[in-house]
Amino acid sequence: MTEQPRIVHLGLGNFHRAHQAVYTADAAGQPWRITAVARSNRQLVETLKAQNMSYTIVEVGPGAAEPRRMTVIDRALVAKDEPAAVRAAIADPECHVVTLTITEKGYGYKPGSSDLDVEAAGVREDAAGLGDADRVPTTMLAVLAGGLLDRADSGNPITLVSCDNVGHNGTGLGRLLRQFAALLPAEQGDKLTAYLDASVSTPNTMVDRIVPATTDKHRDMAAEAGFEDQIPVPGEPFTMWVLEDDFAGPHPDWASSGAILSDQVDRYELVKLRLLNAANSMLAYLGLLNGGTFIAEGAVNDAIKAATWQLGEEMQPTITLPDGFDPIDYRKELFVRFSNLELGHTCQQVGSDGSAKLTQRVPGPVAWHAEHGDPAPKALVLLTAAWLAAVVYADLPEGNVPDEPARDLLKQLAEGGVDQLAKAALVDHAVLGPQLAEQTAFVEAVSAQLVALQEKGLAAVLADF
Ligand SMILES: NC(=O)c1ccc[n+]([C@@H]2O[C@H](COP(=O)([O-])OP(=O)(O)OC[C@H]3O[C@@H](n4cnc5c(N)ncnc54)[C@H](O)[C@@H]3O)[C@@H](O)[C@H]2O)c1
Ligand SMILES: O=P(O)(O)OC[C@@H](O)[C@@H](O)[C@H](O)[C@H](O)CO
Repeated sequence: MTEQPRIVHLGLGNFHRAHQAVYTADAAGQPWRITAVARSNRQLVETLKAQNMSYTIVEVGPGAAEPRRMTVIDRALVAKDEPAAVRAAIADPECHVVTLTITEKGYGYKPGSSDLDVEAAGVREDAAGLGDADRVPTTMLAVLAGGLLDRADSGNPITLVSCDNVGHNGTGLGRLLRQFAALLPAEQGDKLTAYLDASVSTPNTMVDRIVPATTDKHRDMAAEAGFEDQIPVPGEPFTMWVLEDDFAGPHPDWASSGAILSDQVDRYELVKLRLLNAANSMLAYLGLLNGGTFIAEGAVNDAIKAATWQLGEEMQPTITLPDGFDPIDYRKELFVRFSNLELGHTCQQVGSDGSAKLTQRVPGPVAWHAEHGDPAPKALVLLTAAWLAAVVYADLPEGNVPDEPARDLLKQLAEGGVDQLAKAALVDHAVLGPQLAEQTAFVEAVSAQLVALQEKGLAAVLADF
């Protein structure tokens, strides 16, 4: 192993700094350092540098530890400003691992499929321009592919660890890279593919810790602990990381700092995506429709809580559980975690990018129920209708409006009338993927629920529920 083993992290957001960075800092044995790459957030990188590359983790809620100063990230880059430096960092022999938190939509999946969206903005241009290290790629996939292409010259192995809430995140990343390689000029494409096959591993992972966006409250909490910090990271005390034991080369001893190496990651992933993330989405959309701002407000509202519990009832049978896993305990603990009001996790943040997230969470369970005799499970119907209502119709305060890549399309389709929107969006345009587009009974139920939400309002719908 090299003298200073290093991870390159793509996606310098809050989550990485409160999750993988902590497991890395706490790992036994030789210390590892992190080169963190922001996609475009220059201000974050400048602030980190101005703070001598340190930041504070501020735990919030029952059982919170004291604020903690972190220094494991010792270098930071901005992909949009210094693309050649990012490629060089990935190609550097000191680097043995790349971790990623680039959000669900950052991977470039074709909506509702497991394949690269080759028609998406920038993908083909990125492929055509990959030979030029100074060109700024549009996609993070191309940033990674450029670094790997340069690294292929040495043949040094590398492990790519996707840490986003995406099912089969590692397997998917490997497939996307190969599909991207197929778009490259032949010599580059063959070189990248051969390197991926010979020297690169992409373990699947399940990551879990609720890490909201930073607010002044968290800056004040850091200051009270003696840390003047513009970019502290809030997080709940709970943390979990399950990884496949599939490393191409050296890696931090993350198991020594609490990560679980398991051959049942796929089961943990589904537990996380269907029980936790889907419930979180439900709380976000119902919360927004109820005039709320924070996830915790919905988690302590009896009617919203009951609907969200029912969603868990519908999700649970669709999952093969990890050995020894108690789903009821897990679901009860989730409500304790969701009820952490001090954490300030907003419905806006959790509800953003719904079309990319619900595609991971809704179609599979709906298909399972259809096969088992219930084509329109009521909580899954409500979740889907509430997402459409929150994104298209709700008159929300500016700060509460969730980001939604499909909003323009959905608004345009809504001009056909509220009773037509679900079919136009979910069937004709397959916004949540082709699998859901085939579930016509489900879509009809979503349509009826959406009409009810618009005509009767949320309180009446929840009362009927
Ligand atoms: N925050 C959490 O509680 C949490 C928990 C588990 C998993 N995650 C995963 O981590 C991801 C990031 O969460 P966060 O809290 O760090 O968010 P954040 O808003 O703090 O940071 C988002 C990061 O993703 C990058 N990004 C955004 N859009 C992108 C795009 N189109 N292409 C490439 N990169 C893009 C941004 O540049 C930024 O670095 C989530 O989307 C989720 O998949 C988050
Ligand atoms: O961005 P998402 O929807 O994948 O996740 C939003 C929240 O559900 C998520 O950030 C959770 O807090 C996190 O996944 C907990 O580990």
